[in-house]
Amino acid sequence: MLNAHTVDVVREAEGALMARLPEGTLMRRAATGLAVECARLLPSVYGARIVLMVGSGDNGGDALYAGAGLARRGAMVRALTAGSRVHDAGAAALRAVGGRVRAFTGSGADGADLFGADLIVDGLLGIGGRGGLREPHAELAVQAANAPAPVVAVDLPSGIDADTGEVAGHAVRADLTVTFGTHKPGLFIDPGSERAGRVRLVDIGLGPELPGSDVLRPQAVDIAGLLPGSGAEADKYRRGVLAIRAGSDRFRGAAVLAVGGALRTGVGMVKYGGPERVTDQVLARWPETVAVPLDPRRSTDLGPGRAAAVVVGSGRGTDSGEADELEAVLDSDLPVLVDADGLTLMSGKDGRGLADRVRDRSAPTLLTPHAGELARLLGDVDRGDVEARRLEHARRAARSFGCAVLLKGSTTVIAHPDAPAVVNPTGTPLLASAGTGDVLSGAVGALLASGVPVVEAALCGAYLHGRAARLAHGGAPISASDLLDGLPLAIAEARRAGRPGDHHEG
Ligand SMILES: NC(=O)C1=CN([C@@H]2O[C@H](COP(=O)(O)OP(=O)(O)OC[C@H]3O[C@@H](n4cnc5c(N)ncnc54)[C@H](O)[C@@H]3O)[C@@H](O)[C@H]2O)[C@@H](O)CC1
Ligand SMILES: [K+]
Repeated sequence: MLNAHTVDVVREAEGALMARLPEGTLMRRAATGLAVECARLLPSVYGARIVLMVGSGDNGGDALYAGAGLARRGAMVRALTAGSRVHDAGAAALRAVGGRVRAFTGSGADGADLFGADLIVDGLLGIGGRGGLREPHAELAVQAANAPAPVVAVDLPSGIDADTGEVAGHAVRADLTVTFGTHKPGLFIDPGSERAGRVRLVDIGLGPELPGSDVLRPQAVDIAGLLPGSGAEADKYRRGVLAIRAGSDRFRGAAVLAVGGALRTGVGMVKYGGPERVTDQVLARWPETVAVPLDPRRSTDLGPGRAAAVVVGSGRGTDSGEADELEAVLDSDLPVLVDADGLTLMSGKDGRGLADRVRDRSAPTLLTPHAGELARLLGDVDRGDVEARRLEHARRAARSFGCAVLLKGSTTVIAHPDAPAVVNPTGTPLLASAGTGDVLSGAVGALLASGVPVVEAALCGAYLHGRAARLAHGGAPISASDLLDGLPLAIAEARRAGRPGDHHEG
C-alpha cells in the first residue's frame, strides 16, 4: 500500500524531525532527491537548459537548491521568481554556481526562457499553497503548460490542494511529481492526481515520525494478498453464495452484467431473484446461476439456501415494491451492497427510513454511488461539489450512514467511518459507459460473499474492475460485457504480482 498523509500531519512530523537535526537538513535531503530525479529526465545534465519556477516559500527553496546542484554539474539554470519574497539562501546557492535568479514579469524574455527549456521545475507552491493560484503564479503555470519541455513538480503540482486534490482555477500540469517524506492525498485523487503525472517519493527520514495513514492506495501485490484462495478445502458454500437482486423488465441487462461480474470474480454460487423474463435471460447467459423468478414487489424472501452476501439495486426500479425489497434485504444480518436504484430509494424526502435502517445495521453495508447519487444521498451538495472534493464527500457519507461508501468516478474513493480512506489507482475513462457499474456491484458482491471484509472487498473489486477495462481489449474502447472477459485477466495479473520476485507496480 502507498501511504498518504495530510498537511497538518506532515508539518507535525517534520517539526519533530527537524528538532533533532541540524538546520536545513530536510531541505537538503529533499533538494538532493529532486535533483536526482530531474537528472534522470535529461539526456545530459551538462549543458541542459533548466528553468525553475520559484515561489516565495520553502517549496521554492527546494527548487533553488536542486537547481544549484544541477548547475554544479554543468546545467544552465534560470530561476523565475513569483511572489513577494524568495528563499534567500537557496537563491544565493544557485547564484554562487553561476545560476541566474530574476523576478518573472511575463516579458518576452521570460516566455523565451520557458519555451526554450529542456526541463521546467515547478517550485511555486508546496504544502503551503492555499486556494487557486494567484498571479503571477497562474500565468507561469499557463506558460509552462504551453512549453514543450517536461515539467517536474516539487512536492506537488502548484495549484492542487494537497489534502483533497481539489483544483480551484489554474494548476501546474506535471509529467513527474517528486514528493517528500510521504505522499499527499491530493496526489492520489482527481482532479489533482491527473495533474501530478508519475509520482516519485523521496525519503527524507520522516517515516518514524508519521502516524498511520490518512489515505491508502493499493498496488497489485496488495490485491493479490486479498483475493480469496482456491484451496483444496474450498467448497461452493465456503467460497460463498451471493444473492443478487438487480435488473427489472425495463433493465434486464443490469441483472446479466451483475451476475456475470460475480461469476467472473469467483464465487461459490449466484442466486438470482427477479422477474421471469429477466430470470430467463440470466439463465440463457449464465446457466450456472440458480435463478428464481419472483416479483420483487411481493417476494422479500431471499430464497432457499444460505446466502453469504446480497447485492441489491442495479436497474431494479424505484417503486414502493422495490423499496419493500430493499427494506427486507437491509433487515437481514448479511453483508449488503446497495447500488443505483437502491441508492435512489434511500435518497430524498421519501427515503421511508431506509437510511436509518442502514445506520442501524450490525452487518457490513456498502453503498456504491457515483457523484450524482452521492450528492442526492447527502442532500446538501451538487454533483460538481462531489467531483471537486471526492474524498471529503465520500468520508462524510460514510460517517453519516455509518457504513462503507465506494464513490465511483475518475478516482474511485472508498471511505469507512473507522478506517483510513482508500483510493483506487486503476480508474480509466474506458469505464465511463453504461453497465460498467453493474459489473462492479457483482464483482464486489462476490468478494463479500467469499468473506473478504467490506473495505477490502470494495478496493479489490474496484482495482480489478479498472484493470479489466484495460486488459479486455488492450486499451481500446470496451463495453460493459467486455469487462467480463477482462476480469479473469485482471485476477491472473494480480496473482502474478503476488508471487515472490514477480512484483508489478499497480
Ligand atoms: N517543512 C519541512 O520540513 C520541509 C519542507 N519542504 C518544502 O517546503 C514546502 C512547504 O513550504 P512552505 O510552508 O514555505 O510553503 P510553500 O512554499 O508551499 O508556499 C507558501 C507560500 O506561498 C504563498 N501562497 C499560498 N497560496 C498561494 C496561492 N494560491 N497563490 C500564490 N501564492 C500562494 C504563501 O503566501 C507563501 O508565501 C513543502 O511543500 C516542501 O516542498 C521540504 O524542503 C522538506 C522539508
Ligand atoms: K510545486
